[in-house]
Amino acid sequence: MVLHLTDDFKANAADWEAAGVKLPQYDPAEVAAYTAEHPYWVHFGAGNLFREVQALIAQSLLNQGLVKSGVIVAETFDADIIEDSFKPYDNRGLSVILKSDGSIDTELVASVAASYGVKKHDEVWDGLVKVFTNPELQFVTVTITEKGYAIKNNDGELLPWIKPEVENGPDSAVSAMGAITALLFERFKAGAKPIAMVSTDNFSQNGDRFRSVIVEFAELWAKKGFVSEDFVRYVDDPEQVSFPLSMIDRITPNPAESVSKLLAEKGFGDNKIFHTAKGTNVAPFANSEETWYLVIEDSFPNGRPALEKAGVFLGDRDTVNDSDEMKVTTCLNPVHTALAVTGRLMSYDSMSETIADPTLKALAERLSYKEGLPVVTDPGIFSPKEFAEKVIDVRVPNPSLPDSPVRISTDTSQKVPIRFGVTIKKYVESPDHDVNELVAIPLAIAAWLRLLLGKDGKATDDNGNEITLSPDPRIPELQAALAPLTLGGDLSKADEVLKPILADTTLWNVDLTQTPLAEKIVGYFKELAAGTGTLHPVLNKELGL
Ligand SMILES: NC(=O)c1ccc[n+]([C@@H]2O[C@H](COP(=O)([O-])OP(=O)(O)OC[C@H]3O[C@@H](n4cnc5c(N)ncnc54)[C@H](O)[C@@H]3O)[C@@H](O)[C@H]2O)c1
Ligand SMILES: O=P(O)(O)OC[C@@H](O)[C@@H](O)[C@H](O)[C@H](O)CO
Repeated sequence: MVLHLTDDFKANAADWEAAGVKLPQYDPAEVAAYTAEHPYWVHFGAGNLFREVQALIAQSLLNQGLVKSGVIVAETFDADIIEDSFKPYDNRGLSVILKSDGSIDTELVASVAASYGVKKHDEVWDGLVKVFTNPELQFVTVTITEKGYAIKNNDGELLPWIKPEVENGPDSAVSAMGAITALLFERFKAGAKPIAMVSTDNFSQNGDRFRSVIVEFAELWAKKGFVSEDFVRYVDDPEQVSFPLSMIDRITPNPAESVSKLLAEKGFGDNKIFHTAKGTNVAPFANSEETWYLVIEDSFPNGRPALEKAGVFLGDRDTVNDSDEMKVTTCLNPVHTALAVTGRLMSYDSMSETIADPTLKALAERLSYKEGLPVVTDPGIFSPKEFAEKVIDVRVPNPSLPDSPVRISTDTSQKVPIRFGVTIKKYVESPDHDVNELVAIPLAIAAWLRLLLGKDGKATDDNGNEITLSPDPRIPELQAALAPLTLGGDLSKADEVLKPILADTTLWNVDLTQTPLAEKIVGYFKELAAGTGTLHPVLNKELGL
């Protein structure tokens, strides 16, 4: 028998259980009906992480009878995600957890009570307005990638798709930041009930940045007379609209063909992977690892369910900030980025291959243990050392996890300020640490710059083969800046060409040319760019292998 997500799973529970799938302990139709009148949670960004963290937390709360409503998901950037992978499956999904011992856990997730793909202000938008004007709505979570929060370019000008929204007011807003500000305006007009807006994207002080962008949007509209100053005060008042900090962690690769095949073999019919026109890879299933953490600053002015009973850590601001800095700037994401850029140079297909390479593993170990850990604050709820060891010894090497350097090196330019810049800044500012001690971080930066050599988004790997770089909004600009330098060509101008890039504080958080790192990076870059087959010798030499 072929199993489908839209099945009456209670009626054929035996078949689902025979396939080893854990089932919801509630009635999804009842939950959807109740949620329509009593929404408490909206999530923006219907990507893969949502299915493996937020939707599972919502399911756990429902299973335990702690709530009667489900989570509502909204998508502003890529409404096709909703049309392709939510609507046809009654918003249900299959969570596939690929454990490092090779075993697999599957769970049918039916906690998404409604889904909204926003394209314009039509009936879909009206549906979201109804949710946002409901006084019972307690909080919003967001996973829209780092670039989803940008409203201005590096020169401080409004982005081309944001400008018309600023000019035309809340009724025209469909970008993530514009739409969220407009929905908060609807809530304000409907009685200004409180709400928590929780960014669960991977960057330091995510809540603070989220607040500043929403407040800026509100101010821009206030200047043009679309909204009142009272609205600006509402979004800027943490007692009314809070923007808690958070740390989220679960390595969740794009849905993999291998997993789709495996599900088909197990008799699961809904295993199609969609590659949307906007480049999101989604499916009615998601694949992830066993380990996960969600830590949120406990600041929910309209209340919250017992999230801690579904595995969420709630803490004070410092605990959350320290947890996030530990993960995003030291123990996980910098290691990921260093392995991904060097892994792309080696054309490794999977992340487990990168860390199986002793040279790349040594780079990861030095980066995490020797360079990151000494400047990280212990959050108290995890041991940074144990966290780092688990990343390097268990999580990245997990051979079952179909994660790739291609995914992780997406948007590297948006990530390096956080993944490397924060640690660099700490070394620069600390009287107890010497920035000259850094080797792995400048090596990873030099490797990334070497990877970018090429044009039109193409590059050459360390074996001499042409590769297509992962999408990144700054690739055209960076490749153009690097154009005078070619792999194996004349590198005498490397210093002059790299200097403006290394001085760019939007990339590194600090002006690297004011530190000894610039010279180090230029030196490593020249060795790496001298030809093909350089990555291992250069890394081995610098890492003392
Ligand atoms: N996947 C993971 O392992 C993981 C783990 C921890 C945190 N995160 C965080 O979650 C984010 C999303 O990860 P994912 O696995 O869901 O990715 P995904 O590729 O599956 O989905 C990306 C989501 O972001 C939205 N998006 C992309 N660009 C946008 C833009 N410019 N404006 C607004 N929305 C935009 C997409 O529409 C989609 O909803 C990551 O960028 C990261 O910050 C991911
Ligand atoms: O999700 P991104 O694009 O910010 O970064 C890619 C990965 O490093 C990231 O998704 C990790 O898998 C994640 O941070 C693990 O919790």
